[in-house]
Amino acid sequence: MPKEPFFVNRIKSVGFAFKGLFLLLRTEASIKIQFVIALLMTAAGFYFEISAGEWMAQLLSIGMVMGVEGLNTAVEKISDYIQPNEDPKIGFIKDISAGAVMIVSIIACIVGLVIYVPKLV
Ligand SMILES: Nc1ncnc2c1ncn2[C@@H]1O[C@H](COP(=O)(O)OP(=O)(O)OP(=O)(O)O)[C@@H](O)[C@H]1O
Repeated sequence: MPKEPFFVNRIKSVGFAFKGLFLLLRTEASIKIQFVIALLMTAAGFYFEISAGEWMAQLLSIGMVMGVEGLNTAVEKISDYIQPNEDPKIGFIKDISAGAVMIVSIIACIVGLVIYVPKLV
């Protein structure tokens, strides 16, 4: 098969990645919820006029949670594909993948508290 030019190949990959983003948003309940929370936090950022540093922390937190959630979804899909039956090893893999989402979610909540609690009290 003839090799594609480098830039054609890269542009195609970006297209696949956007397709994946829309698939996640359309099909995965947890990503939908996180997306709504991200929109609410963005509205809160404008309402409270948070600083550039606070925007960076907030945007990184949102990106981390949704990015890791996307990878967790991929792990779940691969797990279900390779082993549709009950299997303790698959249970362990899914649990630690969900644990990774929990780590970034806890950190994101702390970031949110650090930014907004001083503005609310
Ligand atoms: N094939 C399996 N074998 C053993 N345990 C499993 C299996 N599938 C799921 N589990 C257990 O059930 C939990 C939830 O799995 P599931 O795939 O439903 O994830 P979920 O977080 O509920 O998914 P979603 O993001 O789609 O709501 C896993 O963390 C694991 O403990």
